[in-house]
Amino acid sequence: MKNKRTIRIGLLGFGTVGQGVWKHLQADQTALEYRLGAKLELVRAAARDLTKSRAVQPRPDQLTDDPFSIVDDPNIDIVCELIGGTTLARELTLRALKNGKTVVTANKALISEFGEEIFAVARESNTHYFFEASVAGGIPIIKTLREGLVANRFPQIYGILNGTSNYILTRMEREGLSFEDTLNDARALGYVEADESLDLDGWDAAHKAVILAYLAHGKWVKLDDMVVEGIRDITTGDIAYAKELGYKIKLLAVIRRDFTQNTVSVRLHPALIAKQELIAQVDEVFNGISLTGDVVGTTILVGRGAGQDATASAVISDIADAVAALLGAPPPIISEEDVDIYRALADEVQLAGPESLVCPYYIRLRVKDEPGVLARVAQVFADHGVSVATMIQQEEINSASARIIFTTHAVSEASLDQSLGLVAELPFCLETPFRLRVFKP
Ligand SMILES: NC(=O)C1=CN([C@@H]2O[C@H](COP(=O)(O)OP(=O)(O)OC[C@H]3O[C@@H](n4cnc5c(N)ncnc54)[C@H](OP(=O)(O)O)[C@@H]3O)[C@@H](O)[C@H]2O)C=CC1
Ligand SMILES: N[C@@H](CCO)C(=O)O
Repeated sequence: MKNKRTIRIGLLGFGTVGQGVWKHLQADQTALEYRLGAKLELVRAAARDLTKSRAVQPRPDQLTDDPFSIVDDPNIDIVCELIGGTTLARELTLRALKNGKTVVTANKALISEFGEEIFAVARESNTHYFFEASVAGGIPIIKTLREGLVANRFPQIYGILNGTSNYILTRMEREGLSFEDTLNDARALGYVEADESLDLDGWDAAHKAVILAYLAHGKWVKLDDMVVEGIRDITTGDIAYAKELGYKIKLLAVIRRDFTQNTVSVRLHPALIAKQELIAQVDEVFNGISLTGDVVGTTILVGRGAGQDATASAVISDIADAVAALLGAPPPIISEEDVDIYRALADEVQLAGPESLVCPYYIRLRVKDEPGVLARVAQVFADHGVSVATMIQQEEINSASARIIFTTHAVSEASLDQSLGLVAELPFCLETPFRLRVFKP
């Protein structure tokens, strides 16, 4: 390795992911240096609390509580932003790029909200912003979309993009555990975001869906324009009923492009999916993404979507690309700087309206167990064009109340929700009706 250039790396954030990157870069340094044709030097990492005990322990002079000392250090070539959030992380990222540094990130919240601005600054600063770890942890989905499947347009991309919620749903299904019990284990395993609502209310996966929609269709979709629903209201009972009906419940991102109408829709919500679908079989902390391209057909990628090692793997693959770029290799086939390519992809695409939300539903009611209940509910459904496909009624222990589970044929979301609003007001209805979409790929 004589006469090879030394590439210097600084980490912003030394938590789950930061320590993973440090650990694996050190462990695999020699092999990586040979593959990349450069020497690598881990210069410094920034954390908030230097007194915290950490599994990975750099020398004291390699840890700082001043992240700006990293982005302003003229000796550092690559900055990895692994702090998270959208305030300090944005400031540090923009400053690093303006200082001419290559930035690598795992921060999907930042990209989904400020990607347009950050990509523009990377372009103006003649540098690069890499973000493989921001979607689906260790799965190389960004490279796959931009490089491997570059020949394709994508009518449908869907899948599981949040490891924490998939882990929770899997354990609820397998062990009949409560949501809270499994959440505690997910925390202990380092899967859960510092702001837990990101995982549990669907925002984290929605951020990732926004990034995939941009890469596939060139359009930044705002969270306000999306359906975003999390997993907090799903019970072990729902999971068991779904199983009885031949389904699993998964938190799904669904990105659909209609090339005839030139519309795109991006949604994130739990859904029933037939248990024989490959994506339904993606369990635990794994993510799975089904990409349907007009040339290749359907390709499915499955891998670890969260956790220290899987995410470090993706960050290090970006560091490798960053090193190659610094050594003068051409940038990836399509990079975030190729704004014209993304504008062409978007080609005046509009967001699909609410009328495009038509699918079968799963409905859970809790009602007084008395004569006439089913007839009244059926009448409301009939008045709104809701056609029942299956029904399960189960008496509750005191036998004064019952659970009724319906599945419906495909119906518009507006009609379904109107009918459930009226059912909720009926005197025998004991809790707000709950509904889940049934997803048909
Ligand atoms: N965990 C995972 O499985 C995955 C995470 N990601 C993303 O990676 C990023 C990092 O996540 P993760 O490692 O889990 O988060 P952690 O909370 O474990 O780590 C965040 C790190 O940032 C440091 N930090 C926070 N504020 C400051 C500050 N003001 N100055 C200096 N350092 C600061 C923290 O310091 P201290 O340690 O002292 O508190 C900590 O080391 C996020 O964007 C996340 O969404 C992406 C994929 C998977
Ligand atoms: N909290 C995220 C981390 C990976 O982005 C998840 O569970 O998928």
